[in-house]
Amino acid sequence: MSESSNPDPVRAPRVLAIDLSNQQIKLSGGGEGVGRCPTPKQDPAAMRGLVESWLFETRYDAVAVASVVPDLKQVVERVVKIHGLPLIEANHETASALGMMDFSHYAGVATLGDDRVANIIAACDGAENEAVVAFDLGTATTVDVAVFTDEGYRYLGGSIAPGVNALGTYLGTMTSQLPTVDPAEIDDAETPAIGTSTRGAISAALLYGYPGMIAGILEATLAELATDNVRVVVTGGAADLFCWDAWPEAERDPSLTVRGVELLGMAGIRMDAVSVND
Ligand SMILES: Nc1ncnc2c1ncn2[C@@H]1O[C@H](COP(=O)(O)OP(=O)(O)OP(=O)(O)O)[C@@H](O)[C@H]1O
Ligand SMILES: CC(C)(CO)[C@@H](O)C(=O)NCCC(=O)O
Ligand SMILES: [K+]
Repeated sequence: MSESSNPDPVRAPRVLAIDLSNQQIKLSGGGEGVGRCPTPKQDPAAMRGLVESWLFETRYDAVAVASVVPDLKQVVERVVKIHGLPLIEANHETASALGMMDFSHYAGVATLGDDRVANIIAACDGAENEAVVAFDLGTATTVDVAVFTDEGYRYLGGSIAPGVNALGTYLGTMTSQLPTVDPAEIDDAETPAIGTSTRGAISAALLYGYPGMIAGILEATLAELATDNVRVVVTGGAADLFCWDAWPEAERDPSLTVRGVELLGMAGIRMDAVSVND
Protein backbone atom coordinates (compact mmCIF):
# COMPACT_ATOMS: atom_id res chain seq x y z
CA MET A 1 0.00 0.00 0.00
CA SER A 2 1.29 3.46 -0.85
CA GLU A 3 1.40 6.52 1.37
CA SER A 4 -1.62 8.80 1.48
CA SER A 5 -2.29 10.80 -1.67
CA ASN A 6 -3.65 13.74 0.31
CA PRO A 7 -3.17 16.59 -2.16
CA ASP A 8 -2.28 19.18 0.48
CA PRO A 9 0.30 17.74 2.93
CA VAL A 10 -0.12 20.69 5.35
CA ARG A 11 -3.82 20.17 5.86
CA ALA A 12 -4.98 17.09 7.76
CA PRO A 13 -7.27 14.97 5.61
CA ARG A 14 -10.97 15.50 6.22
CA VAL A 15 -13.51 12.74 6.02
CA LEU A 16 -17.26 13.18 5.93
CA ALA A 17 -18.55 10.26 8.03
CA ILE A 18 -22.13 9.09 7.49
CA ASP A 19 -24.01 6.63 9.72
CA LEU A 20 -26.97 5.72 7.52
CA SER A 21 -29.30 4.00 10.00
CA ASN A 22 -32.98 3.12 9.81
CA GLN A 23 -34.47 6.03 11.79
CA GLN A 24 -31.77 8.68 12.10
CA ILE A 25 -28.86 9.58 9.85
CA LYS A 26 -25.85 10.94 11.69
CA LEU A 27 -23.17 12.92 9.86
CA SER A 28 -19.84 14.18 11.12
CA GLY A 29 -17.30 16.31 9.28
CA GLY A 30 -14.44 15.80 11.70
CA GLY A 31 -15.35 18.82 13.83
CA GLU A 32 -17.18 18.90 17.14
CA GLY A 33 -20.79 18.69 16.02
CA VAL A 34 -22.68 15.66 14.75
CA GLY A 35 -25.61 16.34 12.42
CA ARG A 36 -28.73 14.25 12.90
CA CYS A 37 -31.86 14.02 10.80
CA PRO A 38 -34.63 11.51 10.18
CA THR A 39 -33.75 8.93 7.53
CA PRO A 40 -35.65 9.92 4.35
CA LYS A 41 -36.92 6.44 3.54
CA GLN A 42 -38.27 6.18 -0.02
CA ASP A 43 -37.08 9.72 -0.71
CA PRO A 44 -33.81 9.57 -2.66
CA ALA A 45 -34.06 13.27 -3.58
CA ALA A 46 -34.01 14.26 0.10
CA MET A 47 -31.07 11.94 0.69
CA ARG A 48 -29.21 13.47 -2.26
CA GLY A 49 -29.92 16.96 -0.95
CA LEU A 50 -28.64 16.09 2.52
CA VAL A 51 -25.30 14.75 1.31
CA GLU A 52 -24.96 17.62 -1.19
CA SER A 53 -25.49 20.17 1.59
CA TRP A 54 -22.67 18.66 3.68
CA LEU A 55 -20.30 18.41 0.70
CA PHE A 56 -21.11 22.02 -0.20
CA GLU A 57 -20.07 23.27 3.27
CA THR A 58 -16.53 21.88 3.48
CA ARG A 59 -13.76 20.53 1.27
CA TYR A 60 -13.55 16.85 2.13
CA ASP A 61 -10.91 14.39 0.95
CA ALA A 62 -13.20 11.37 1.21
CA VAL A 63 -16.61 10.20 2.36
CA ALA A 64 -16.99 7.18 4.64
CA VAL A 65 -20.37 5.53 5.01
CA ALA A 66 -21.82 2.80 7.20
CA SER A 67 -25.19 1.87 5.79
CA VAL A 68 -27.95 -0.47 6.89
CA VAL A 69 -30.35 1.01 4.29
CA PRO A 70 -29.08 -0.26 0.90
CA ASP A 71 -31.38 1.87 -1.33
CA LEU A 72 -30.17 5.10 0.22
CA LYS A 73 -26.56 3.97 0.19
CA GLN A 74 -26.77 3.86 -3.59
CA VAL A 75 -27.82 7.51 -3.55
CA VAL A 76 -24.80 8.41 -1.39
CA GLU A 77 -22.52 6.50 -3.77
CA ARG A 78 -23.83 8.43 -6.77
CA VAL A 79 -23.46 11.86 -5.11
CA VAL A 80 -19.95 11.08 -3.89
CA LYS A 81 -18.97 9.88 -7.38
CA ILE A 82 -20.28 13.08 -8.97
CA HIS A 83 -18.09 15.04 -6.55
CA GLY A 84 -15.09 12.93 -7.57
CA LEU A 85 -14.36 11.90 -3.99
CA PRO A 86 -13.17 8.50 -2.74
CA LEU A 87 -15.86 6.49 -0.95
CA ILE A 88 -14.78 4.37 1.98
CA GLU A 89 -17.25 1.69 2.91
CA ALA A 90 -17.23 1.43 6.69
CA ASN A 91 -17.86 -2.29 6.91
CA HIS A 92 -16.22 -5.51 8.08
CA GLU A 93 -14.27 -5.94 4.83
CA THR A 94 -12.65 -2.52 5.15
CA ALA A 95 -11.98 -3.02 8.87
CA SER A 96 -10.32 -6.37 8.11
CA ALA A 97 -8.32 -5.03 5.17
CA LEU A 98 -7.04 -2.16 7.32
CA GLY A 99 -6.05 -4.58 10.09
CA MET A 100 -8.39 -2.87 12.55
CA MET A 101 -10.27 -6.01 13.58
CA ASP A 102 -10.38 -9.71 12.76
CA PHE A 103 -13.87 -10.82 11.71
CA SER A 104 -12.81 -14.25 10.42
CA HIS A 105 -14.10 -16.08 13.51
CA TYR A 106 -17.67 -14.77 13.11
CA ALA A 107 -19.81 -17.13 11.00
CA GLY A 108 -22.46 -14.53 10.15
CA VAL A 109 -20.08 -11.90 8.81
CA ALA A 110 -21.72 -11.76 5.35
CA THR A 111 -24.85 -10.12 6.81
CA LEU A 112 -23.29 -8.16 9.67
CA GLY A 113 -24.67 -4.59 9.77
CA ASP A 114 -22.19 -1.81 9.01
CA ASP A 115 -23.35 0.16 12.07
CA ARG A 116 -22.46 -2.77 14.32
CA VAL A 117 -18.98 -2.88 12.79
CA ALA A 118 -18.57 0.87 13.32
CA ASN A 119 -19.80 0.56 16.91
CA ILE A 120 -17.31 -2.13 17.89
CA ILE A 121 -14.44 -0.38 16.06
CA ALA A 122 -15.12 2.85 17.99
CA ALA A 123 -15.65 1.04 21.29
CA CYS A 124 -12.28 -0.74 20.93
CA ASP A 125 -10.49 2.48 19.99
CA GLY A 126 -8.21 3.39 22.87
CA ALA A 127 -9.41 0.43 24.95
CA GLU A 128 -6.86 -1.55 26.88
CA ASN A 129 -9.23 -4.27 27.89
CA GLU A 130 -9.44 -7.99 27.36
CA ALA A 131 -12.97 -7.59 26.10
CA VAL A 132 -15.16 -4.79 24.74
CA VAL A 133 -18.97 -4.74 24.60
CA ALA A 134 -20.86 -2.11 22.58
CA PHE A 135 -24.59 -1.54 23.15
CA ASP A 136 -26.62 0.50 20.63
CA LEU A 137 -30.18 1.32 21.68
CA GLY A 138 -31.66 2.52 18.39
CA THR A 139 -34.35 1.14 16.10
CA ALA A 140 -32.95 -2.20 17.17
CA THR A 141 -30.95 -2.80 20.32
CA THR A 142 -27.67 -4.34 19.22
CA VAL A 143 -24.83 -5.78 21.25
CA ASP A 144 -21.38 -6.37 19.77
CA VAL A 145 -18.45 -8.04 21.44
CA ALA A 146 -14.72 -8.19 20.70
CA VAL A 147 -11.80 -9.66 22.61
CA PHE A 148 -8.17 -8.60 22.56
CA THR A 149 -5.74 -11.26 21.32
CA ASP A 150 -2.04 -11.34 20.44
CA GLU A 151 -3.04 -10.32 16.90
CA GLY A 152 -5.30 -7.44 17.98
CA TYR A 153 -9.07 -7.23 18.42
CA ARG A 154 -11.16 -10.18 17.31
CA TYR A 155 -14.91 -9.80 16.73
CA LEU A 156 -16.96 -12.53 18.45
CA GLY A 157 -20.60 -11.60 17.72
CA GLY A 158 -23.46 -10.31 19.83
CA SER A 159 -27.23 -9.99 19.91
CA ILE A 160 -30.09 -8.10 18.26
CA ALA A 161 -33.35 -7.19 20.01
CA PRO A 162 -36.27 -4.96 18.99
CA GLY A 163 -35.63 -1.37 20.07
CA VAL A 164 -37.51 0.03 23.03
CA ASN A 165 -39.87 1.88 20.72
CA ALA A 166 -40.94 -1.40 19.11
CA LEU A 167 -42.33 -2.48 22.47
CA GLY A 168 -44.41 0.68 22.70
CA THR A 169 -45.81 0.49 19.16
CA TYR A 170 -46.29 -3.28 18.80
CA LEU A 171 -49.27 -3.60 21.12
CA GLY A 172 -50.95 -0.51 19.69
CA THR A 173 -50.74 -1.81 16.14
CA MET A 174 -51.43 -5.52 16.77
CA THR A 175 -54.46 -5.21 19.07
CA SER A 176 -57.81 -3.40 19.01
CA GLN A 177 -57.90 -2.18 22.60
CA LEU A 178 -54.34 -1.19 23.43
CA PRO A 179 -52.77 2.25 22.88
CA THR A 180 -49.33 3.01 21.50
CA VAL A 181 -47.01 4.18 24.26
CA ASP A 182 -44.04 6.41 23.50
CA PRO A 183 -41.24 5.41 25.90
CA ALA A 184 -39.94 9.00 25.86
CA GLU A 185 -43.19 10.16 27.47
CA ILE A 186 -43.15 7.77 30.42
CA ASP A 187 -42.73 9.61 33.71
CA ASP A 188 -40.55 7.30 35.85
CA ALA A 189 -41.78 8.78 39.13
CA GLU A 190 -45.43 8.29 38.16
CA THR A 191 -45.04 4.71 36.92
CA PRO A 192 -45.40 1.98 39.55
CA ALA A 193 -44.56 -1.61 38.54
CA ILE A 194 -48.16 -2.52 39.44
CA GLY A 195 -49.82 -0.41 36.75
CA THR A 196 -53.18 1.19 37.58
CA SER A 197 -54.49 1.70 34.01
CA THR A 198 -54.04 0.20 30.54
CA ARG A 199 -51.45 2.81 29.61
CA GLY A 200 -49.86 2.45 33.06
CA ALA A 201 -49.65 -1.32 32.65
CA ILE A 202 -47.83 -1.01 29.32
CA SER A 203 -45.60 1.76 30.70
CA ALA A 204 -44.70 -0.45 33.66
CA ALA A 205 -43.64 -3.28 31.35
CA LEU A 206 -41.54 -0.88 29.28
CA LEU A 207 -39.93 0.87 32.21
CA TYR A 208 -39.06 -2.22 34.21
CA GLY A 209 -39.03 -4.96 31.59
CA TYR A 210 -36.83 -3.40 28.93
CA PRO A 211 -33.91 -2.59 31.25
CA GLY A 212 -34.35 -6.11 32.62
CA MET A 213 -33.82 -7.50 29.12
CA ILE A 214 -30.69 -5.41 28.69
CA ALA A 215 -29.36 -6.43 32.09
CA GLY A 216 -30.03 -10.07 31.21
CA ILE A 217 -28.16 -9.83 27.91
CA LEU A 218 -25.26 -8.04 29.59
CA GLU A 219 -25.07 -10.51 32.44
CA ALA A 220 -25.02 -13.52 30.11
CA THR A 221 -22.51 -11.84 27.78
CA LEU A 222 -20.16 -11.05 30.67
CA ALA A 223 -20.51 -14.60 31.99
CA GLU A 224 -19.44 -16.00 28.59
CA LEU A 225 -16.51 -13.61 28.40
CA ALA A 226 -15.36 -14.79 31.83
CA THR A 227 -13.19 -11.71 32.51
CA ASP A 228 -13.70 -8.61 34.63
CA ASN A 229 -11.43 -6.61 32.36
CA VAL A 230 -14.30 -5.42 30.16
CA ARG A 231 -15.14 -2.07 28.65
CA VAL A 232 -18.86 -1.53 28.11
CA VAL A 233 -19.85 1.37 25.83
CA VAL A 234 -23.44 2.48 25.31
CA THR A 235 -24.94 4.53 22.47
CA GLY A 236 -28.28 5.08 20.68
CA GLY A 237 -31.27 7.35 21.09
CA ALA A 238 -32.65 5.45 24.07
CA ALA A 239 -29.32 4.94 25.88
CA ASP A 240 -30.10 7.46 28.60
CA LEU A 241 -33.42 5.82 29.41
CA PHE A 242 -31.88 3.08 31.49
CA CYS A 243 -29.76 2.92 34.53
CA TRP A 244 -26.87 0.56 33.95
CA ASP A 245 -26.78 -0.99 37.40
CA ALA A 246 -25.49 -4.24 35.93
CA TRP A 247 -22.30 -2.43 34.89
CA PRO A 248 -22.04 0.98 36.58
CA GLU A 249 -18.80 1.84 34.75
CA ALA A 250 -20.55 1.62 31.37
CA GLU A 251 -19.39 4.58 29.27
CA ARG A 252 -21.87 6.68 27.27
CA ASP A 253 -20.92 7.79 23.78
CA PRO A 254 -23.84 9.29 21.85
CA SER A 255 -21.65 9.51 18.71
CA LEU A 256 -20.18 6.00 18.88
CA THR A 257 -21.32 4.80 15.44
CA VAL A 258 -20.37 7.88 13.47
CA ARG A 259 -17.05 7.99 15.33
CA GLY A 260 -16.39 4.40 14.20
CA VAL A 261 -17.21 5.41 10.63
CA GLU A 262 -14.77 8.31 10.96
CA LEU A 263 -12.03 6.03 12.32
CA LEU A 264 -12.50 3.65 9.39
CA GLY A 265 -12.51 6.58 6.96
CA MET A 266 -9.33 8.14 8.37
CA ALA A 267 -7.55 4.76 8.40
CA GLY A 268 -8.70 4.19 4.82
CA ILE A 269 -7.30 7.53 3.68
CA ARG A 270 -4.00 6.95 5.47
CA MET A 271 -3.57 3.50 3.98
CA ASP A 272 -4.83 4.57 0.57
CA ALA A 273 -6.84 1.38 0.66
CA VAL A 274 -10.08 2.97 -0.43
CA SER A 275 -12.45 1.87 -3.13
CA VAL A 276 -12.24 5.03 -5.22
CA ASN A 277 -15.57 4.49 -6.92
CA ASP A 278 -13.96 2.06 -9.31
N1 LIG B 1 -35.30 10.27 25.42
C1 LIG B 1 -35.83 9.13 24.99
N2 LIG B 1 -36.58 8.40 25.81
C2 LIG B 1 -37.12 7.25 25.40
N3 LIG B 1 -36.95 6.72 24.20
C3 LIG B 1 -36.24 7.40 23.35
C4 LIG B 1 -35.62 8.63 23.67
N4 LIG B 1 -34.93 9.05 22.61
C5 LIG B 1 -35.12 8.12 21.65
N5 LIG B 1 -35.91 7.14 22.10
C6 LIG B 1 -36.33 5.94 21.39
O1 LIG B 1 -35.16 5.23 21.10
C7 LIG B 1 -35.20 4.71 19.78
C8 LIG B 1 -34.00 5.08 19.03
O2 LIG B 1 -33.79 6.47 19.08
P1 LIG B 1 -33.45 7.39 17.82
O3 LIG B 1 -34.70 7.82 17.16
O4 LIG B 1 -32.52 8.44 18.29
O5 LIG B 1 -32.81 6.42 16.84
P2 LIG B 1 -31.35 5.97 16.75
O6 LIG B 1 -30.78 5.57 18.02
O7 LIG B 1 -30.64 7.01 15.99
O8 LIG B 1 -31.68 4.70 15.87
P3 LIG B 1 -31.05 4.24 14.51
O9 LIG B 1 -29.58 4.44 14.69
O10 LIG B 1 -31.46 2.83 14.39
O11 LIG B 1 -31.61 5.11 13.44
C9 LIG B 1 -36.44 5.23 19.13
O12 LIG B 1 -37.29 4.13 19.01
C10 LIG B 1 -36.97 6.29 20.08
O13 LIG B 1 -38.37 6.18 20.21
C1 LIG C 1 -29.67 -4.61 13.40
C2 LIG C 1 -29.64 -3.32 12.63
C3 LIG C 1 -31.02 -3.02 12.03
C4 LIG C 1 -29.32 -2.20 13.64
O1 LIG C 1 -29.26 -0.97 13.02
C5 LIG C 1 -28.53 -3.34 11.53
O2 LIG C 1 -27.30 -3.52 12.12
C6 LIG C 1 -28.77 -4.42 10.50
O3 LIG C 1 -29.58 -4.27 9.63
N1 LIG C 1 -27.99 -5.53 10.62
C7 LIG C 1 -28.02 -6.65 9.71
C8 LIG C 1 -28.04 -7.97 10.45
C9 LIG C 1 -26.86 -8.23 11.36
O4 LIG C 1 -26.17 -7.30 11.79
O5 LIG C 1 -26.60 -9.40 11.66
K1 LIG D 1 -27.92 2.57 14.42
